[in-house]
Formats: sequence, C-alpha cells, structure tokens
Amino acid sequence: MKNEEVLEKVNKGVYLPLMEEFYTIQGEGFHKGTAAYFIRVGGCDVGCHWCDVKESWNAETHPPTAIEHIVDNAAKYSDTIVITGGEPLMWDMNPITKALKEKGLKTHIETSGAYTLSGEWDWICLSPKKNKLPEGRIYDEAHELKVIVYNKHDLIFAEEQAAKTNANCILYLQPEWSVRDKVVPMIVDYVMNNPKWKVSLQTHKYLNIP
Ligand SMILES: C[S@@+](CC[C@H](N)C(=O)[O-])C[C@H]1O[C@@H](n2cnc3c(N)ncnc32)[C@H](O)[C@@H]1O
Ligand SMILES: Nc1nc2[nH]cc(C(=O)O)c2c(=O)[nH]1
Ligand code: SF4
Ligand SMILES: [Mg+2]
Repeated sequence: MKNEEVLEKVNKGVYLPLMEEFYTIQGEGFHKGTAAYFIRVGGCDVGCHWCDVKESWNAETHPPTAIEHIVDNAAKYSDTIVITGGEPLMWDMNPITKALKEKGLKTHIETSGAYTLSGEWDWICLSPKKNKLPEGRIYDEAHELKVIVYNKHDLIFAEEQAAKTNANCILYLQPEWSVRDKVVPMIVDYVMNNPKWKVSLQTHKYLNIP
C-alpha cells in the first residue's frame, strides 16, 4: 500500500499506530484486579513531565496496524479490552470500538480527554491534565475520574475537575509513581477527610506485571 493510502486509513481510524498489546491485570481504578487485554496506541502531545510511557508519544515510531488484526488478536485473550496510549482520542475510535463490540467484547478507555470523545465505550476512565484540559461531553460520559497527584496543588485541580463530572462518576486520586512515598500520606489524609474520593494505586507496578 502507498504511504498516502496508509495515512488515509490512519485518519479514518481503520489503521492505528500500535505501540504494544498485552494481556494483564488492570492495575488502576475501578476495575483493578480484573484480567484485561491492553491495546496501547501511539501518539500523544499532552506532555506530562512524569508520564510513564514517553516512548508512546511519537506516533511515527509505531507501525500503522489494521484494526481487524488488532481486534481478532484481542478476542483470543479476554472479553475486556482496554484501549490506552499515548492518547487514544487523537484517533477516531469509532471503527475499532464498533469492531470490538461486534465480537461481544467490553470496551474500556484510558484517556486524558484532551481530544474529542469518539467510540462506543462500556467504561471511560478520564484522567485530565492541566496542560491540555478536557472539553465537551466527556465529563458527562466518564465512569471514573482519576487525577494524578504529584503535589498538593493537584488536590485543588482534582476538586475543580470533579465539579465538572456527572453525579455517578467515581472519583479517584492516584499518586504519581516517582513521588509516591511523599504523596501517599497526603492522599490518605485527604480521602479520610473528603470521603467522596477513593485511592487508586498502580497495583501492576507492585505486582511486577505490565
Ligand atoms: C499513560 S496514560 C495513557 C492514557 C491517556 N493518555 C491518559 O493520560 O489518561 C494511562 C494512565 O496512566 C496514568 N499515569 C501516567 N504516568 C503516571 C505516573 N507516573 N504515575 C501515576 N499515573 C500515571 C495516566 O494519568 C493515565 O491515567
Ligand atoms: N496493568 C496495567 N494497568 C493499567 N491501567 C492503566 C494503564 C495504562 O497505561 O493505561 C495500565 C498499564 O499499563 N498496565
Ligand atoms: S496524557 Fe497520558 S500518555 Fe500523554 S503524556 Fe500525559 S500521561 Fe502520558
Ligand atoms: Mg500504564
């Protein structure tokens, strides 16, 4: 296929820049502890300085891959598929989620919400970032809000973001991994004083799994 044809397919979400895919245990948030197949799509320009997958940022380093291959493969492993990145909403998620749902699979997304919501989702984890705020209906659609806490100012940001979410949205504070020893006591204290919040940990990192 010609280069332009591939780019057109990526633009339509029929091909996606695939960084990696793996069967593991969801480590974070509401579904932590549940086996799931992860699809990590390349490309992100949000630029979180503490991002734990910076290798995902440059989409050009990840091969454009036909979604039917991704979906056929995912179906062999699990009935719960988590699409993450990178920032998956940089791409049109309608074709891949339609194909996953046609196979009866549950579709979950991990997103910053920095781009317009596309796709049909059973679970939306919204993890907003100050540098590129979410906009539009994602606050109404999110099932969980997961704010990363790097310092005490992030607790103020967390409240501002929580105020924009729907009433059923489950609220999580998750320590930024590199400063966990410092921020965990602060998060514990905050959650005990503000019990609408829950703690989320990156449990896969404690389990030494992907
Ligand atoms: C790598 S991101 C990819 C999806 C999307 N770009 C996002 O940020 O939601 C997956 C999840 O990991 C979180 N995350 C990334 N780096 C982290 C770190 N160093 N400590 C804790 N959580 C982190 C993000 O906030 C997000 O909830
Ligand atoms: N086990 C596991 N759980 C996760 N939950 C969200 C992740 C992500 O990077 O999006 C992630 C991840 O990378 N691994
Ligand atoms: S939005 Fe997500 S993938 Fe992008 S830099 Fe931030 S944590 Fe990393
Ligand atoms: Mg991760």
